[in-house]
Amino acid sequence: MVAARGAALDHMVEEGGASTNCEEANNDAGGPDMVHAMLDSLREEAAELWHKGGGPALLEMGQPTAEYAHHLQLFTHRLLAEALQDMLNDQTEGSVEPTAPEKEPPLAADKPDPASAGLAGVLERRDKLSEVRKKDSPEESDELGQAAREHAQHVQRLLVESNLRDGKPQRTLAAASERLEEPLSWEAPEPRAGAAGPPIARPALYGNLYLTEPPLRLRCVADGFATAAECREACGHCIQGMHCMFRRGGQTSLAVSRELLGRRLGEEGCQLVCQLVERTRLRIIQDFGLPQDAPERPALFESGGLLTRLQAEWERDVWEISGEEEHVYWNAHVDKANVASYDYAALLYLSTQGEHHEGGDFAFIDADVDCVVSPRRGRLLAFTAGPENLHQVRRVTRGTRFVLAMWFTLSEKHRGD
Ligand SMILES: O=C(O)CCC(=O)C(=O)O
Ligand SMILES: [Fe+2]
Repeated sequence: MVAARGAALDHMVEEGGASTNCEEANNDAGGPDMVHAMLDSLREEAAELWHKGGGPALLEMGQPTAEYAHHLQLFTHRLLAEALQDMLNDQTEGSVEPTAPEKEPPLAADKPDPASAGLAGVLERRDKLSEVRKKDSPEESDELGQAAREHAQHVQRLLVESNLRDGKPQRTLAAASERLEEPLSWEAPEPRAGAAGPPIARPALYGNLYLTEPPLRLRCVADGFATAAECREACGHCIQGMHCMFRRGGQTSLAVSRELLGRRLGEEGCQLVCQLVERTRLRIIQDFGLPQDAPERPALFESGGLLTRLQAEWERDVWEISGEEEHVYWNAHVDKANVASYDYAALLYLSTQGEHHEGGDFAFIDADVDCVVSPRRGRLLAFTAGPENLHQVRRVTRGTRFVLAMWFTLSEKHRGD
């Protein structure tokens, strides 16, 4: 619909262009020339915003692709439509005639615009964001749950303190420049604090949670899991959906929920992401030796997901949540220490290191060595989410990195939407 509105706008300009043969009309204040100039400048602004939002991630070997042209056009049309809507609103302001109810709310209806919605509202929402309780956090009154959570966090801290060291040997298991012919799969080592340290006891699950344990603690990497076109499409949808979203230190994350994706990415984008999540769920069942999946008795449940964009450069504007230092994206962590029901983590890389960005390696921080997997478009990395897989994303030093991060649980009670 937005594309259609944008196309209508373009058409309007074409029509205006046809009448520019008439000199007088051309010189009229507010005439076609002015409309042209205004639209050109809006288009330029849109192209710049899109570029800054990660547009080059839709290039292939530096060359524009069909998805590049398509998504840039969608984004431009949306901005034009919103600008036009703003102008109409300005014109009708103060009019006694009530304006017709909107048949289609603007795409950005849920996104406060600092200029029009008031800076105070944006700042208030921004402050509230930091108060959101983590998924699955035990209630204050749940003493057993609180103790289990504290223990899981303690184990995480212990591992970080002992295993995150400068000058440690590093092994690259999957480089960005190499396409793996065959999937790689290997067992995660027992978690240890330091190369010579004793094995760490597994953290207790939250007292009231569930008792299932993954049968195999593996790490798996497969290339070509998603096609290049699917990845470029997903990046294009991300740029659109992440426009005017809060970000923290170069990181913008959009939660994978059908409701939110539908609103932010549109139906097509939502369907694409849901297909990729389901494809990943089935792959984990297969690779991690889970029992057979059936509609009436699924072997594994979706539990959460994030579309994440990491940028080397970003504006320090009102959309920035100037987080406390401890919340930087390159912190080493254990996924399960933060959300106890996560049993498996999977990362589908949508862009390629060396081509779309520099830095941004993924590393397993083992006791004696860091094992690196570099992002490559279409590459899936999956692993169990416990302390056997302390990991880290390294800082992105140039460009924009996109990833679809997904988590799955064996506990039906904790399935997502
Ligand atoms: O983006 C990545 O490579 C990893 C992200 C991650 O570890 C997380 O979101 O928990
Ligand atoms: Fe993680």
